[in-house]
Amino acid sequence: MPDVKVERILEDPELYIIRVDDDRIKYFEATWDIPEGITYNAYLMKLDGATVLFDLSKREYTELFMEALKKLVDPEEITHVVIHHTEPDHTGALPAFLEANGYRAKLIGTSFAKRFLEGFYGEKVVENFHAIKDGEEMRIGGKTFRFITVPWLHWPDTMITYVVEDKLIFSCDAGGGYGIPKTIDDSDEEVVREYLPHVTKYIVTVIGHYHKYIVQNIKKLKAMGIVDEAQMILPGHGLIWKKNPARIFEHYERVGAGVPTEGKILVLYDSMYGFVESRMEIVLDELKRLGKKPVVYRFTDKEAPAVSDILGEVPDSEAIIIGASTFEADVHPRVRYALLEILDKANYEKPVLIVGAFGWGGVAGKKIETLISRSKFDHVDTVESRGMPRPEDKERLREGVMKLLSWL
Ligand SMILES: Cc1cc2nc3c(=O)[nH]c(=O)nc-3n(C[C@H](O)[C@H](O)[C@H](O)COP(=O)(O)O)c2cc1C
Repeated sequence: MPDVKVERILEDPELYIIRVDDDRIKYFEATWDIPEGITYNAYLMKLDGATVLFDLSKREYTELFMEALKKLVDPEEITHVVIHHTEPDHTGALPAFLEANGYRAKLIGTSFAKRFLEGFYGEKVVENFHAIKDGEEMRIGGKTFRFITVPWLHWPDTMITYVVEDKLIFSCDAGGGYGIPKTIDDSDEEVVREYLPHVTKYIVTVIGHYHKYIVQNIKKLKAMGIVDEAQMILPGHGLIWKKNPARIFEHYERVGAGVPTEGKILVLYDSMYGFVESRMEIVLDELKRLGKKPVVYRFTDKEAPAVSDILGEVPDSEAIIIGASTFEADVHPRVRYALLEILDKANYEKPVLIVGAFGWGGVAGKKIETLISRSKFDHVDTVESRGMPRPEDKERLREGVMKLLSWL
């Protein structure tokens, strides 16, 4: 069974986290390999005359969640439940909670959230639902709660809560990441350093399809001044940001904008019998000779890396090199799938070099070229030939790498 962490995170106001550490999950959203696991964070705030629950947990962990909650409060005493976003990893436990609460609590969320909850769990759960307007403020237990919509981070229903007096941002999925950090917050730099790549992977796989909204919505929050003055950012997954709250949104912005790490070149290829690989060895030699740091993912008869990991490498790469064999008059299926996901979720203005090998007629290179030319990526060159690379192919490959690097 996953561990549940219940910790007090603030004295005034009295604030707790209930964090379910899901180490059993294999594929988030039935798609993304996450051997690192994920946490579902709910928060409980006890105020004068009001007790507010922010989000819940996944349905399969309802019992664990309710047990942990009952250690802090009698569920009947909860007066408000803030639903930042209705995805069932945060709302699956809602029907059971409302039963235990006797349907006393007022639910607060966007009008989209109301519609989605009704669809997921039936009419009864939304009988006492208050649909907020963007920027609306409510006084609850002597505090001012400001609700701000951040649509498409990553569903249309998403909002965040800003507790004005205490400068707390409950940021929902924005600011979240994969992984089960050892600590609750960002106080340990080593934990943060280990965690941030999981955040990048989370951003690309979960929010990447809408990545222009990352930059847009963070701009919106910054313009309100709440990011700079925030005392704490409390996301729905992963670490709480307390030591340096602005850092997590800066990281989100960098990923959204695709800010590169100097020298990092993503190299992705398949090779069934070693012909593409012999080309990629030349490419890698050349990259290293020129002082670059290639990060390599290859599909062979011995390796099949997770596409979610490849996606996580794209935002901070300076450039990408894709190697593919022609397979049944198309791109090799594993590279094809990885590429389609990259184009959908990690579509950036970065240069791309294509390398191909074929048996009887080159198709992979052309097909990749067509896909790339319809994306934000810049097609630099395609170097494709039959079977074993000849001296002239090797020369063309070296030239291709030089061309790619001169693009930077
Ligand atoms: C299952 C399979 C399908 C293939 N389909 C094609 C094809 O449609 N057209 C072609 O020119 N070569 C085709 N080939 C040949 C490969 O593209 C060629 O051998 C290439 O050099 C493979 O490089 P690799 O060993 O690095 O994967 C195919 C090979 C295999 C094993």
